[in-house]
Amino acid sequence: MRGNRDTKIPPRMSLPVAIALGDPAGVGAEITAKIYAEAEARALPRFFAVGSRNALAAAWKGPIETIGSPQDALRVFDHALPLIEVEHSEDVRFGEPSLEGARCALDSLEFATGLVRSGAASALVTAPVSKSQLHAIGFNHPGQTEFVAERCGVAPENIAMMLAGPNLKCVPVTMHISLADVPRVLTTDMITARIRATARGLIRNFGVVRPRIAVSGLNPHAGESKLMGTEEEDIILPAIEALAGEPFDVFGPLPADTMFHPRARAGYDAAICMYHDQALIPVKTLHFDEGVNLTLGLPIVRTSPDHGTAFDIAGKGFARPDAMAAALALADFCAEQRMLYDREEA
Ligand SMILES: NC(=O)C1=CN([C@@H]2O[C@H](COP(=O)(O)OP(=O)(O)OC[C@H]3O[C@@H](n4cnc5c(N)ncnc54)[C@H](O)[C@@H]3O)[C@@H](O)[C@H]2O)C=CC1
Ligand SMILES: NCC(=O)COP(=O)(O)O
Repeated sequence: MRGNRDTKIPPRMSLPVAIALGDPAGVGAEITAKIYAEAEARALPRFFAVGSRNALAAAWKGPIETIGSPQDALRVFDHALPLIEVEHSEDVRFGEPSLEGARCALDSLEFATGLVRSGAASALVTAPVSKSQLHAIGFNHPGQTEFVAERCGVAPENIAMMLAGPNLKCVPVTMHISLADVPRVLTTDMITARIRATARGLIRNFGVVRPRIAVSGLNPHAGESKLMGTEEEDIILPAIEALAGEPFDVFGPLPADTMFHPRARAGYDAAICMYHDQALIPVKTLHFDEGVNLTLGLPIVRTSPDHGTAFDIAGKGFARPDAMAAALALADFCAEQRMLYDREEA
């Protein structure tokens, strides 16, 4: 990381992190319990869970203590996993999602988001939810990212969904839409807004002084002088040119097939990609077990493990907790960086 403000690391956050447990039939409860059990060994910050007691108790036989407020988590954490319970009366069947489970996941997300927004918790970590199950109960956001943004009063065009691993950070411009819709939906304004949100996010959350941002093309060979598509010259290049003079360096459009190898990655702090898989395939290929999904542009810190509900392995005991641990550690790191940054700006 370039230009890290590592000179004045503040004392550890005195507030716990809130973890929304996600879909009760998925791996959220299991990986949360595992990082609780390994918190000391992994030097993780204190946290509390928000969600289904049934799911947590089914996933883990260790101590769980229901708490009434986030502050209690600091006292409880040393002897039990602190939990703010969300109503969920059905028996949990891992791997078999239900509408009641989806309602519990949504209530947990809503409640945890509210606690962080109120200042009672330092950051929000969200365990995976099933988008199709949420949609079946009337959830009309593409994902948790847009839901949290709405609850924070931020327009979806001003946020960025960053997938971050130790050696690569990527942001897709379009997110959860059909690939067939991407060329129709992409606009110059959308690209400039995502680049700005990314640059500001790198400065505020990671302490990068002057971010370097690489922008991908959409088409093979970045269009090859319009031979293989015109979006690069008509939509992407104007966005890059419009950002000249801003406090970051931005370049492209680059052919997406040659911008992720190690020497190319050394030239930028984050890559802006045109669609979901263009951004997520390189990050998950390099960092599946430690990748973090971080929402930039919010007044709060929100992270999530990069993986989904993993219904195929939920309840079997072998879900890896590493990405959840990375999400918690990054949330804590970003909360500290923001505190420093905001103090310097004041
Ligand atoms: N942040 C979120 O809430 C996300 C939610 N999803 C949701 O998850 C559901 C399933 O999505 P998939 O595409 O199947 O992706 P997935 O990440 O759940 O599973 C893909 C593969 O990775 C494995 N895997 C995932 N997490 C693992 C872990 N912690 N340890 C070991 N192996 C693990 C799974 O067993 C599976 O073989 C969908 O409903 C989707 O909407 C997907 C991505 C992110
Ligand atoms: N593929 C990433 C993803 O699904 C993240 O979704 P969400 O965090 O917005 O729910």
